[in-house]
Amino acid sequence: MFLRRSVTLAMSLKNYSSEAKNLVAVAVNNQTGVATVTLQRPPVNSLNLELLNELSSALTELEEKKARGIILKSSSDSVFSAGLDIHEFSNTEEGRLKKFWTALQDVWIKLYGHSAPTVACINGHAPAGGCLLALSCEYRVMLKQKTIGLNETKLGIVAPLWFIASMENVIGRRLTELSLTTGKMYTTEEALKIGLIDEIAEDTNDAVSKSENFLKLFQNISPFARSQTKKFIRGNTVQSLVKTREADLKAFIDDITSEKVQKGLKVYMESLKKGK
Ligand SMILES: CC/C=C\CC/C=C/CC(=O)SCCNC(=O)CCNC(=O)[C@H](O)C(C)(C)COP(=O)(O)OP(=O)(O)OC[C@H]1O[C@@H](n2cnc3c(N)ncnc32)[C@H](O)[C@@H]1OP(=O)(O)O
Repeated sequence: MFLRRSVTLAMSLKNYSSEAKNLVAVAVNNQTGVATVTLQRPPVNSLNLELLNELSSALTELEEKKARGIILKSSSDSVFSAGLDIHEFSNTEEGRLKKFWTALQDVWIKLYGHSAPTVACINGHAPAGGCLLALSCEYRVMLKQKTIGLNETKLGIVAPLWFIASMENVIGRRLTELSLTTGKMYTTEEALKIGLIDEIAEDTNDAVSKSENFLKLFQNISPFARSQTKKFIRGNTVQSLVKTREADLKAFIDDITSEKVQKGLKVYMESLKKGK
């Protein structure tokens, strides 16, 4: 019975990415019903509007098809995601900035509150928005010798409350305050020490296998009981954004379009290029 349902799921989702622009690939394991969602926007999987829209659609489809688990990973072994595409912040196309932030809100709401158990297979660096995606999952496996953190203050910008809540719910208020105010990027080993990640992996294969092992914990647990429990635990955090989406959007647009922030972002991008 379950096997038949999983096969249907695989058939309907396997080629999902080819219908879109191939920035997100979804593959479902026929036997387990677990979906691997791969971000594939070289060179650094920076999150632009198109990638966010694809990810959002994939999450909706996995919700509708009742996926038994989601593993979120990168197609590169170097960068999980460099966070939000900084070029979006200075995009002058009318309405795009609004669509961009709304798409990010959508992705976070869907991923943070997804009915399926979720694992971030962090097979590369995960600054800022990359860290946010990882924090939205229930379990984090990270490759050694990478970095992760919410470094927004280093860019001269302020992480919204739901970014902060995502970290606070994992490592607690005190460490979140220290991490965000200093824009700290943690090494894999440091991240494990403070509970920001759950396991270290040698390479991507090892990370995927550890992610799958986490999902096996739910093999004999009622999906209904599990997802309702997750909803009780995460519901308030999700609702706090759902209820304030418009205000959050306005705050983002006001702040990001200010001259001061635009100047700071320009300097930051130049420093990234110089760092090569
Ligand atoms: C007002 C505020 C309101 C709301 C807050 C908004 C919240 C924002 C959260 C964010 O996510 S902001 C984005 C923050 N991200 C970063 O700070 C990451 C910056 N990138 C890096 O640290 C590194 O690139 C890396 C560690 C991820 C990877 O290093 P490496 O493999 O050595 O690659 P390169 O640095 O050479 O980068 C390759 C290429 O990609 C460009 N790039 C990197 N990150 C971004 C990005 N986030 N957006 C756009 N483009 C990015 C980089 O400039 C290089 O471009 P080239 O043209 O020089 O090849």
